[in-house]
Amino acid sequence: MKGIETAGKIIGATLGISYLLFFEGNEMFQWICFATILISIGIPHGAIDHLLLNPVVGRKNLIRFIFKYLLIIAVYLAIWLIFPILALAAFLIMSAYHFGQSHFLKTPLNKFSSLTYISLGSFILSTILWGDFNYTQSILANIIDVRGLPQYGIFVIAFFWGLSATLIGVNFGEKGLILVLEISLLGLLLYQLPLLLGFIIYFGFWHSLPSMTEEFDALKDYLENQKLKNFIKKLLPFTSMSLIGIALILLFFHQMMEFDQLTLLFFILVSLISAPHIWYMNLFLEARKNQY
Ligand SMILES: CC1=C(/C=C/C(C)=C/C=C/C(C)=C/C=O)C(C)(C)CCC1
Repeated sequence: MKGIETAGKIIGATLGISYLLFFEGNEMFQWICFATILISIGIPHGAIDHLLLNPVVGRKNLIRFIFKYLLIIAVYLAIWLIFPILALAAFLIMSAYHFGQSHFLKTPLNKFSSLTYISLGSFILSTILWGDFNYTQSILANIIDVRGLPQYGIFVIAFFWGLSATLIGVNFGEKGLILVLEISLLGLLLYQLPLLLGFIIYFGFWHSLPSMTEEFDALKDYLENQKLKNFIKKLLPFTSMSLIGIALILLFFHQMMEFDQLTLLFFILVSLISAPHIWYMNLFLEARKNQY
């Protein structure tokens, strides 16, 4: 499984570097990468949350699970509609935690784990968002005015880099140097890339693929022969429902909204399915941590 993760990271880095060297400004390149990675890895990695804690979930438990999942989505949607800035802040914080957490799947932290996740996730998110601040700002303009923030980017990034490097050092000592080097190079790359390309390369190859290999590992004993095929089969129902749901909603609004507004709507939809996913994934990963 480690091989797949490494291969994914090499593909991600190659796509990013190829963009900078040969495809700078090419919208087609960005959209093809975005759609392919989102459909093949991004959305599927969250499509078997119902099996993570209970791989042979029965009908009754599945219904209960779906009810809880939809309840979290409904409450969070209400927060987006009534307090959009609060909802955005919550989305950024929980995403930072969730992204940070996926860097320590095989090497659990013993000290300050939540702070390390949030710090590392904030470092990654800030390189993505500040790396293409004009675009970030135009998307967020629909809910908040962030025009005064560009000059703070470098301090925020440096702060979270320093904090993350320190916390990695506290946990792993010299052995943490490789990870610090990896996140530093990754941060540099993400900072150079356009917003959506940087986001999807990170999301696909540093977050979703490692999470998915962990999910496969947890389920493989329940997958009988042709494990990979059966695993993909399990990913399909909720992946297709999410993709079709997102596509229909964007299609419905596409004539009433500007492109930036549609992009924001896309991320709000992603946040709605992410909120319960982050919750269940955290329960799954914390339970697994004790096995290492
Ligand atoms: C890129 C981007 C944003 C942040 C997106 C985030 C934070 C996504 C998180 C996704 C998760 C956590 C998926 C779950 O697996 C904003 C600020 C909304 C708008 C500008 C573009």
